[in-house]
Amino acid sequence: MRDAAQRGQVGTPGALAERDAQVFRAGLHLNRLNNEYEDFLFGRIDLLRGKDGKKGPDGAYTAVEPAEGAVRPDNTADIAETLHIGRIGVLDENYAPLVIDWRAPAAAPFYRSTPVDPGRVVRRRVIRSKGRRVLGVEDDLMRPELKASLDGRELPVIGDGALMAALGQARTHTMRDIVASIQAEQDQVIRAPAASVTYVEGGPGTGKTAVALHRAAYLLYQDRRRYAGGILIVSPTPLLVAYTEGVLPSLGEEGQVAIRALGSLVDGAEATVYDSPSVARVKGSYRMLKVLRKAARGALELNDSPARLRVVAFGRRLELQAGELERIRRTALGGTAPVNLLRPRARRLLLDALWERSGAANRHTDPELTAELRSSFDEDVTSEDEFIAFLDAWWPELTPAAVLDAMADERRLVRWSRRILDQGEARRVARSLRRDGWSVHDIALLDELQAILGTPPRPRKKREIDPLDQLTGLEELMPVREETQRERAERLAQERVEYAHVIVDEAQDLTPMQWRMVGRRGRHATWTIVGDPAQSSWSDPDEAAHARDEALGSRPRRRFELTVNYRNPAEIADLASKVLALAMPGSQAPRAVRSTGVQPRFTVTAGDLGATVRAEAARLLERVDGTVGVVVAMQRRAEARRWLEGLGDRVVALGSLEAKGLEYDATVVVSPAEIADESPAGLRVLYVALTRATQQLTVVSDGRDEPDAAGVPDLLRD
Ligand SMILES: Nc1ncnc2c1ncn2[C@@H]1O[C@H](COP(=O)(O)OP(=O)(O)OP(=O)(O)O)[C@@H](O)[C@H]1O
Repeated sequence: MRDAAQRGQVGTPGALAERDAQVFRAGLHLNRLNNEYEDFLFGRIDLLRGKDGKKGPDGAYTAVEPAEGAVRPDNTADIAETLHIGRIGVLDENYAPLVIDWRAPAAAPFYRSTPVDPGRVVRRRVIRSKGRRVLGVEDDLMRPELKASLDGRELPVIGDGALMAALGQARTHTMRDIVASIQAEQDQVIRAPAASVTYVEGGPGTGKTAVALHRAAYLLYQDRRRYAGGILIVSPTPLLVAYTEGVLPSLGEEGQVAIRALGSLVDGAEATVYDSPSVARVKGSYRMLKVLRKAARGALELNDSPARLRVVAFGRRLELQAGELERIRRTALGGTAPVNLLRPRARRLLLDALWERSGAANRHTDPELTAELRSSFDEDVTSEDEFIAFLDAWWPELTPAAVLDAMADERRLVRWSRRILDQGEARRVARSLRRDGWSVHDIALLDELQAILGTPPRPRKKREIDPLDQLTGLEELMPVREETQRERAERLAQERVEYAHVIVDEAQDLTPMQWRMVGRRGRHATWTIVGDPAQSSWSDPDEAAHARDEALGSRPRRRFELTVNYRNPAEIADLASKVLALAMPGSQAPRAVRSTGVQPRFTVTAGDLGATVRAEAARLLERVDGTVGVVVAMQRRAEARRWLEGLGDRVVALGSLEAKGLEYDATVVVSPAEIADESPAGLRVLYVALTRATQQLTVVSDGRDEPDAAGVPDLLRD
């Protein structure tokens, strides 16, 4: 900034512009440094001498393996290099690295090194700080057998290990980044090359969401030009969006990545309600595609569609009757083009029929004269108010919302879905569309309808041409005159419907129709897909897998598996694995890394369910510092909120489907049987509910759970 001020003193317009640009850039950088100030530096690695002496662009040695002789026969060694890892890279005035960006290649050993495969790393240190104060230090020794010294002094070791310290912390209502303790198998995914499809599976709590978010930050670091503004993260619920939204800014990426819930992927439409499982099952399935295509065409002829067309041309009255109009509409709809784009074709067919009727075609034998006559005939007809009004009513421009509204009529929908849905299904879907507000599943239908209907081309605004430019030829040299570069960038961002990279979180939950919606946003993208089939709430996983494969096309996939559960203590993970065995026999639960010694608690209520749940929630609030989640069947959501009134904002009530991806210090799961019975995928939904707690779990059962003498419900017994 000081430099820039001096430059400005030259006083020429060029120097002033340069000054402004430099001040702007410096301001951005300063802003970033200020933002990153909290917890700015979080890691350090002490390394042995490497195999060769080559240095990378970040100024660190690149060798992964130690040099021969770096460890002496008596197991002593000297530390040859010390690197500090932080949220962004900082160089000193000689361009030597003071802090390495966590995404840079030189930082990889910080995450990758393990005692089994330590590479050059002797000690990995995680540093917690606030402002300028160091709050704590946790060391992990990668080569515990070594006696290593740094500058002649023995390398000290402090704390019990960073991972355990991070996992034990109380939870809040927002997710934290894990940048200081990313584990080796997670790091493999975060840094996987962006080509084609990166496919990650892992059980509950294995860090899939965390990994997906850190991967977005990594991709931006790797190739900012390609990905800036062009990464979409698709999340199942608005609750999960709110929970994860803070992670990317904490990694220094603000506004570059769009995190959107499945219910708000379509601009201007926001899902506010949930469908019942039986309706959701129909709306999400492939069968809807055919229904929507029929509805889009059928919606053209709703009640007020005119039955005849009358015009006057060449001084004669011409008329087309209902039958003729019907035939023309069918011919026009014969194409596969979007319905709204077929309107010009229908208009031409109408003119052909009127021309035929007028008899003028046979008046001349000279084709040139005939053509001339025809063109003046067309002009005559199309400028007539009658004709314009007829076309608007007979082939209206349809919007997705209008078609979906039309489908709310039971009789109509039964007709449009004949041989695709059974009558009961059609009625239920129609009824659900008569409610106020869209459901999550309606959003995918709106998007599909947009594709079926198409957006009719708008007349282009004529550019105002400056006569002086035309004279000088400047106009041709400056084709984007009327739009500054910034305006153009903003416009493109607004118009963006496709992304360079699409990350799908909780991918097991997307219905076929939702895969089609998400697929349209990444037709030319590379993808990262994270999910867990055992947590799927969709009733027909094969159909969804087929839709997913269609969205991804033939792109090759790299598969990764995450195997360690960082969320649940072993006591809770063990209980959940009993439901996993029922929901997906034979599948493997991830390994829990810690144990709290606190067993899940079982309570049975014979009378007032609400009072019991409230008492259990209050009990847990006393036992944990952070949040408590009470998970109930979807139909009990409103009731459960009332049960918890007045207990404060550390406790929340959630429907089973809303619990997706979230976590709490402690949870109360209310009536496992009720959650399991609510939908065909109920057991998998129950598995999700049971795996949300980081410390304590209470299960409240009533009669339908068939609890044993110890209060353990049937579904959770061995
Ligand atoms: N390497 C790590 N260091 C510290 N915490 C971690 C690490 N990996 C995961 N966690 C924590 O474990 C918890 C679970 O992570 P996350 O929510 O990403 O898991 P998930 O696989 O998406 O789970 P689910 O499938 O249940 O939604 C989070 O609190 C996360 O911060």
